[in-house]
Amino acid sequence: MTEQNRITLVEAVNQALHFAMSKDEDVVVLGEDVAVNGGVFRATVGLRERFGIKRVMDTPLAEALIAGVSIGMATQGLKPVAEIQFLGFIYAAMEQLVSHAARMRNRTRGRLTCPLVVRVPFGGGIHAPEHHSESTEALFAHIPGLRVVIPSSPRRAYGLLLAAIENPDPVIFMEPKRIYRATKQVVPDDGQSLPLDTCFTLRQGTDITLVSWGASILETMQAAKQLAERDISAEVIDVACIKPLDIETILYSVKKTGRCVVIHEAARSFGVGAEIVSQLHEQAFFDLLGPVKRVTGYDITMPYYQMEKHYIPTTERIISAVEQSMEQA
Ligand SMILES: Cc1ncc(C[n+]2csc(CCOP(=O)(O)OP(=O)(O)O)c2C)c(N)n1
Repeated sequence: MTEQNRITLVEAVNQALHFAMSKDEDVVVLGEDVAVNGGVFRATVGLRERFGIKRVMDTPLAEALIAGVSIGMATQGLKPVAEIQFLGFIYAAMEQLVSHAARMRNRTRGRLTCPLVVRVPFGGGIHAPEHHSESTEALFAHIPGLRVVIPSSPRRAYGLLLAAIENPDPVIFMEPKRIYRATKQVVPDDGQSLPLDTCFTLRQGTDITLVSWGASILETMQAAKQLAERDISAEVIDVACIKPLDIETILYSVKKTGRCVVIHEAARSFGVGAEIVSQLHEQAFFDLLGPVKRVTGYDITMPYYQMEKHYIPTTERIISAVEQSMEQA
């Protein structure tokens, strides 16, 4: 395996877009600077040159328009993949996504579907101002009719994005930009999609289950490795498909280990972590050796870059939560 064959997460997104567009001429890409510039993070590089201006479109700086036009395209037979440059700019599009995209199938009693993918880089750790760095996956996961997917490796980015594009319903595809270029993997360009409704168990373990997603998978895996050196065997689950949530995989693991820590970068309260903890307490209460713990961001606006390292969950914070968990029983 040569270094040349190994690609980053953002390159895997690009590879998936190239594959999907070459396979299906209904797939179109639109967003701010996606065509001429190849996207703010270069995820759409080469698409315009290869597929032309009718399928790869630069839009005005207007997120409501990007979502609205995409919904129109999707309901009329195209498969738009829209890029919103940063999650903090998606709010203008919320009315379109929540009031229309999410409800189209239900509202038309199945006559229309909305096969729309909204790709959106999110999360902190790249020294950007606050609305470029937040993690508000819970807002979308709360809306019936929207799928929420967050890849945390190049292979999962490729396979899950292909699945999202093939899916007949709207998918919010959130890309953790802190790890856009953090790791490289061989990602065969074989068009193989991954299932959109399962978690991925990244590491087997018997003492405790660590549940995470997005960029925090990096610190979670580091914590699991350091814990192994101390003979604590941690199972690591990447949720990846946030909504619908595959609670079965998490339950199976927690019933085995009896302990669980949920790790996420998003603010602590009212989030996806809270939902997972709640479902575990509902369905695995008598298998738990102690309360499920959370290591999270804080209930504050994402701080500026000098402070963001204190906000983003660290390996040390994860290990400390595991230690407390192990002491409980
Ligand atoms: C609502 C919103 N969406 C996206 C962005 C990200 N963004 C920052 S600069 C920029 C390009 C602006 O282009 P233009 O208005 O032509 O000004 P230029 O900087 O090229 O002079 C974009 C899309 C933003 N700041 N605000």
